[in-house]
Amino acid sequence: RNISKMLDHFSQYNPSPLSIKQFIDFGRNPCERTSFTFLRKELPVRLANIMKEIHLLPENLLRTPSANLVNQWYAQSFKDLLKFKDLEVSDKILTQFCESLIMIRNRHSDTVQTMAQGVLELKENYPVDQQTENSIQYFLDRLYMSRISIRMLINQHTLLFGTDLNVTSNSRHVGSIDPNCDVVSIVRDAYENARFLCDQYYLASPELQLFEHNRNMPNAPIQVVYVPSHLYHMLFELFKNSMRAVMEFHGDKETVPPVVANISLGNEDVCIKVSDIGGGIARSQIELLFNYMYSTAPQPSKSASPTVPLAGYGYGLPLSRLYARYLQGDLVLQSCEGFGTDAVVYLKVSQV
Ligand SMILES: N#Cc1c[nH]c2ncccc12
Repeated sequence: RNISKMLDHFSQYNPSPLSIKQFIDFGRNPCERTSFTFLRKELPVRLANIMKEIHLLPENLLRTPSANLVNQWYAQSFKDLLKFKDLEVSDKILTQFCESLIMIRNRHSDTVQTMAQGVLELKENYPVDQQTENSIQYFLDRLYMSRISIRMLINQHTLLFGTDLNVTSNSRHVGSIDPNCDVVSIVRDAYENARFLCDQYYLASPELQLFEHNRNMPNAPIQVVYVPSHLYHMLFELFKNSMRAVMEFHGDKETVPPVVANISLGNEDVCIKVSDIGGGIARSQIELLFNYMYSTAPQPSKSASPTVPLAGYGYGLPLSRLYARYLQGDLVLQSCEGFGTDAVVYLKVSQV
């Protein structure tokens, strides 16, 4: 139908990636019509590109009910956005566009869990060869990176132009971006919340030792232009995994060793290193922690919650690495088996 013609049309364009500087510069003097005109083309381009890749998925995954459901969500959202193509801009249209973006964001909120369910359905019904596993790993990385970037575009538009009062209106946030994101406060938040889960599960938790190393301005707080929710997501995951390692390795002792966070600001990189002496993991196993197939295990039913591990190595690590890479950073694990693990989140110092 003409949807597939439109798919061909929009998938011919390449996505136009936006840097954090571009988001900030636009957000300093935001124009809703400009944003609308950009997004009503850019969002269909990004959806069409990823939908083309979904259709290239290994048949056995694409045929699973869950992967099929995700595909239908994308098709529906693509159609929703096409209604705005070539329309005369008016205040009414701008309001409808915002409402459509919110509907699209809600429609896709469970994409990660649903795709994980699809991977499970695949594993349970078909033998998975190495080639299939590699293509699924490559595809899911691209699907989730694309989803991160699309949700960033939607969030910036709805936060800058949406009706719900920008609760941080008096603060200097630019949409979901904090131009002066205080890294230590995010580290402490992520630690405290991971510690709460750790205490619930192990009835104890490692202390946090935090050190700052501000190369050019010692004692000045280390700040970065970043999306606080992305940074929190990554650090929460790392703290959960570190705490699990420490408690499993030292749980039988009176006291357990602390988790250490070293935060450094250089000329190009901001680094947050989370170190534990939780016994580490063999080098050969590190890659598996980022593998979607390996880390997809049947989710224990909610009723059996006591058996849910603190850190399940679900999709947290691969997704966290995608968040880091989305804004030109990275997330790296360095483990010494029998001793402990360093996990480093690398962020870019912004030239904003
Ligand atoms: N992320 C993370 C980890 C942080 N410490 C770890 N120890 C064993 C396995 C994984 C980890």
